[in-house]
Amino acid sequence: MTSTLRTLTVPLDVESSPGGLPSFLVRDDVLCWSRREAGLVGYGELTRFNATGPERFLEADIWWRHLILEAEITDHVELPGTGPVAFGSFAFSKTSPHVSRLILPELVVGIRDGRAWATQLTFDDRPLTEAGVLASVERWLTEPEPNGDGSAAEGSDVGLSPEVVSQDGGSGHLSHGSLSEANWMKAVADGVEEIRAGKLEKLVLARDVVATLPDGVNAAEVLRQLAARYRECWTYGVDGLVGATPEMLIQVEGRTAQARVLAGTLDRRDAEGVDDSPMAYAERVLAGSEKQRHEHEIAIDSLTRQLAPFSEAMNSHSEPFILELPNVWHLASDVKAELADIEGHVPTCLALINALHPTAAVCGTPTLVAGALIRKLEHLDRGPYAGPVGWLDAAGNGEWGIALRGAVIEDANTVRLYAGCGIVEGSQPEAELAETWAKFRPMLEALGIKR
Ligand SMILES: C=C(O[C@@H]1C=C(C(=O)O)C=C[C@H]1O)C(=O)O
Repeated sequence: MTSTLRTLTVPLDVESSPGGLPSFLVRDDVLCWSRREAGLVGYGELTRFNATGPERFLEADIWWRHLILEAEITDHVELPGTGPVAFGSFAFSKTSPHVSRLILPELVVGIRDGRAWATQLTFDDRPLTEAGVLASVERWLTEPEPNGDGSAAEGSDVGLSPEVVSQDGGSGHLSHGSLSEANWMKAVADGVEEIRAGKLEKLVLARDVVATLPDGVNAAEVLRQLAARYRECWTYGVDGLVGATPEMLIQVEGRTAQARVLAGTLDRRDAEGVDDSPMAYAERVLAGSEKQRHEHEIAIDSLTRQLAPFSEAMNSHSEPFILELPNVWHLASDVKAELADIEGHVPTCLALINALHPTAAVCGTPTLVAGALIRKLEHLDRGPYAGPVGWLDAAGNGEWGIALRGAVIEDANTVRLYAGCGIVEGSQPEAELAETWAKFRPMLEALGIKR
């Protein structure tokens, strides 16, 4: 055993996995980042870095750079996500006791642009060979989990149709988390008061609900269902945190950084029975609403302002577009930046996250005022909810979403779901409560809970 990380990346035959990346989601303990048929799945855990507090991103950055500095990397594929990769999830709040983490798996399988690969990672001295990597893939896909029956792969249909997904598993039930619905609506009303009093412009308030599943939680099945149904979203799974987020905090590929900013939400169920076509309805109610546009502008401004010092050039849509998901529509904007050299280096993903998080989309504006009010009104430790979740590689590439539309698997039968809403001057507590239910829907459906 040495302390030097060694990795070998070899191509995999894509033809042998026609279901794309989701067909590798066969264990409850996988690390996952997936969109459409592409992404990364991690197996096992070689080591991890833990941190809490305001310096959590920069401490993680130092740990990662140190680890890969001496690493012996053999990479026969050379794409973003090949070579050593760490998966991570960070607490939303700098004051949270929740532990932020970067996890280095023993094996990573990746698919991108029609190419597939596997990377084996090790700290020991035995030679890494192509045959060894392929045998390791085989082992992780077929060996039973320590505490599971390993049957997740059997009979699983990764191309799940929406009808199958929406069938009711039946036995689960829900209870409220930190605040009752009435108390949460009171918190929203108090937030609106503060905005009216001129203390801040926008505030994002979240709440939690607890799902109890007597038959147990099948995390791999949850990930497969989210990936099959929320194809526009990034499905993530890191150490019990699972979900499918539509919001990209920062994606770095070489010198190019991209973000997808959302703010402004409309429940698609609200369009049932209206005369317009659903999209015309979304255009009218969402893109045509002063309140929603205002909320969106605040979110875009805060992101572009924070990204500007790291960028040589930046562009974003002049008009937001409507992002259609199975549960809701959002007002969305994509921002693209060419990263500048800072002290001779392209900024790392974690340095960018350190500057960007928390965005107005999940905290509010001004950030410090909104953050303090969230602590006062929510009565909730957000844990990893609304924090960055994603992966990074040794070349500086990475994808970090905002952990929304997700949940924390607390034990074999308990899952805590989180959802929040941007509050501005015109917000109505009841409408915001309804919006949280629309945002809980992806996870409720994946867990088989009807409401
Ligand atoms: C806070 C959440 O979502 C955020 C808030 C939105 C809004 O208020 O319109 C839209 C997308 C996200 O930026 C959540 O899903 O929990």
